[in-house]
Amino acid sequence: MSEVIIAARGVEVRLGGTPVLRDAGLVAAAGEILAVVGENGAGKSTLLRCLAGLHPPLRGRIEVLGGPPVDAAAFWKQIVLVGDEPAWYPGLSVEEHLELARVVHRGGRLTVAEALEVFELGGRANLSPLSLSTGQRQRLSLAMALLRPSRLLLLDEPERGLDAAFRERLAAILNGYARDGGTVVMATHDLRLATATQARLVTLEAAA
Ligand SMILES: Nc1ncnc2c1ncn2[C@@H]1O[C@H](COP(=O)(O)OP(=O)(O)OP(=O)(O)O)[C@@H](O)[C@H]1O
Repeated sequence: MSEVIIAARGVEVRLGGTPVLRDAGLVAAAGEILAVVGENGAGKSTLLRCLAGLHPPLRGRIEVLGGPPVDAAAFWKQIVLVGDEPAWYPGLSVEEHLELARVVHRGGRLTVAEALEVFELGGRANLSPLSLSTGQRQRLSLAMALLRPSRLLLLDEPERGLDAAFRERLAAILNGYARDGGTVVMATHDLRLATATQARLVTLEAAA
């Protein structure tokens, strides 16, 4: 049996007094891809934030990489969360953002040149991220996430803004990450992406 990377059960979250997650849970092993699905407001993003240690649940038990998730440097060395668009550094180009990620995270799964090629950003390398289209910026966010070493990817609607061809490429990229032993948990509305990655589905239902 592969190493258990996430074990979460009985997770309960209330936001502003309203129940958002009730008895939610999932288990993910090394090398697995999970797709968290459910209607708008079902609590997918909230569950990802709980797994990332950014939101402590009211009840329930969450273990990530053998311990409770904590918003701390050692934890973030192994885990990447791609959610809302990050704040881009003023004055730095696409290529420089990738270089920064590589330097800060010491080494990486991809070189900057490989990341530019895989994420089809070569022709945009010298532009500011703010000059990119929505889908190109999402590709840069994903490139920065996949370039650095990690054991767990938490992706909130990674398909956001991506065209159909790049969604296929993303499936191949995530399959490669999982083949290398990484674990992916993605909240998604794209069942084709879930199918193409042979993801195990975890369905959330709105708690309220
Ligand atoms: N600060 C808050 N106060 C009250 N309710 C909140 C707050 N933040 C989020 N919620 C509610 O929590 C619920 C879950 O939100 P969440 O973003 O986790 O859903 P989701 O499944 O990711 O939705 P989507 O598919 O639209 O991205 C929503 O009904 C939302 O309105």
